[in-house]
Amino acid sequence: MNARDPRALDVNGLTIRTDQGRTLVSDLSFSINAGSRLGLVGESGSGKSLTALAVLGLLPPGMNASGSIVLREAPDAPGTEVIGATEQRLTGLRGRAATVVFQEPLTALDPLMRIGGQLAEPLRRWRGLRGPALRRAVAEALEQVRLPDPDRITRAYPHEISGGQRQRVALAMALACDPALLIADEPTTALDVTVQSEVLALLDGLVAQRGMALLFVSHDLAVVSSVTDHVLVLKDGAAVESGSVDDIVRRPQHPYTRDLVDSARHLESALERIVR
Ligand SMILES: Nc1ncnc2c1ncn2[C@@H]1O[C@H](COP(=O)(O)OP(=O)(O)OP(=O)(O)O)[C@@H](O)[C@H]1O
Repeated sequence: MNARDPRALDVNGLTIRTDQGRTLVSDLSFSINAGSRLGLVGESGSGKSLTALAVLGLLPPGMNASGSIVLREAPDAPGTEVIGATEQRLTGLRGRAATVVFQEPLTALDPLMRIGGQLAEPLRRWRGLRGPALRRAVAEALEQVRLPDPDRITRAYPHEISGGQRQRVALAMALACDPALLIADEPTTALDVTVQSEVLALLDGLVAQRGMALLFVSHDLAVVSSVTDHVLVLKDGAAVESGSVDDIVRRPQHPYTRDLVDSARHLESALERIVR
């Protein structure tokens, strides 16, 4: 029997370097409890995506991670160290312990395969479903992300549905294995503003309903604040500040965080002007 540990993710002293010795992420530490939500925020190039990829053991070739990243499928499951894990071990972890939704859902979808077939894949692999039970689970997965006309979507190819619908399909695929941790890397940045808020509300509701941990990556503090309860601010690959959303937004300590807060406010007031 393992001791219960509430942390779905524990990152300690994470450092990411290129093979040429350039440090891209430096000595980063954070943890996310089961059912909690952390926003990773910073401007372009601050190291958010690399951090997210490192958590899944998906760093691009030519980069290596040091420090420690421990994923835990459930509070009473043993933690697994990602850094240095074999590809076989990582394949077992991805999906169940953590999954990811990227900015561009086309990266997650096969252009030559119908949506239904793609969605069936994780359900078959992780939940062992076949035949009518599998078809039912595909329809339920689409209903859960509130896609209208699931019959049409099941038969469609990715290019035949809208960007917002593709992102909902990508979310359904990520959730199919019932992960302990969902990583969302700029999941709504490519969508227009109305669709963006619909997908954010959907993500928010599904994470709450399933008690999942969420690591939400974005350059936009306004978006991060709408779905997370804690924020870690990254600059040039290092943490500059962390705290509750309330503290970060109302009482930012670091000048860089203040700039992020200001630009989020500018964005909000600009949007309000456009809506009026
Ligand atoms: N494959 C790569 N090879 C070399 N350097 C890279 C690679 N990917 C990212 N970098 C560098 O690592 C740093 C962090 O990149 P990262 O993509 O994590 O930033 P980010 O905060 O997610 O920004 P964005 O929102 O623009 O994706 C940047 O300086 C970037 O140029």
